[in-house]
Amino acid sequence: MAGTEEDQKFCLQEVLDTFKLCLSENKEVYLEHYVAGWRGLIKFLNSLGSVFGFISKDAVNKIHILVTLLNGESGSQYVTVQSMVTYELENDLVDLTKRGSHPESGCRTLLRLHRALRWLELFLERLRTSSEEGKTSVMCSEAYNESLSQFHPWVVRKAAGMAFCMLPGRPAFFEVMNVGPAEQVVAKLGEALPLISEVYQITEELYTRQSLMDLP
Ligand SMILES: CCCCCCCC/C=C\CCCCCCCC(=O)N[C@@H](COP(=O)(O)O)[C@H](O)/C=C/CCCCCCCCCCCCC
Repeated sequence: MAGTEEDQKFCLQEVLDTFKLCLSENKEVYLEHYVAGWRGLIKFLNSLGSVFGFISKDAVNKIHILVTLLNGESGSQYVTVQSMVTYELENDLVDLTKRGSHPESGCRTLLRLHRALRWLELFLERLRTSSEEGKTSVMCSEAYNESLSQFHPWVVRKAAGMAFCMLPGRPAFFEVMNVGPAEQVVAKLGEALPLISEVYQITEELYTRQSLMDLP
């Protein structure tokens, strides 16, 4: 009997497939697939144990906000990240300089995941090019320090740093990815990274153009 989504094992191939679906022909980012990509990644995070629970909880909350917008009465405006940005800006639905009446806008929520996507890109690139003895905790904290950490207060940085120390070694990490031997994992990461990178770049350019990079 098939289990629930939470019971299913993480599979890197599935995340790869989801990120492939993210981009439309004219390079718009589909919110539905973007969110599905994160859901897959959270499955991986949950399999690492409860020490990562506070990270997973925050990511799940953000996904929940976006899914609620997607399924809401203005859902058709949230099909792509581009249409979401246009809709929310034209209708004054974004707190641009300080938190106010729109603390859960799609734009600010997606920005948090977008910043985390940069961490993921840096981390996966380190994993892909690491040796068998490479320490995932070091790769993870280097990637974090180069990206997400600048947006987090001291207490979050400290808690994240402690959680990273609990990461399993590279072989166990690769095992959880569920795509076969290490060489295949490395090849799959090589396929996934350009897709993640492109989604990141397109969002980054859009947010920069619209001056949305510092949403409170
Ligand atoms: C291909 C498979 C291998 C890699 C699998 C990676 C799986 C990662 C899955 C999820 C990553 C979590 C994404 C976290 C989003 C964080 C968003 C954020 O920055 N939130 C903060 C700001 O939000 P607001 O307060 O402004 O609403 C919030 O304060 C954060 C709280 C929680 C701490 C976030 C620490 C992030 C560390 C990211 C590294 C995750 C380590 C995973 C280890 C594999």
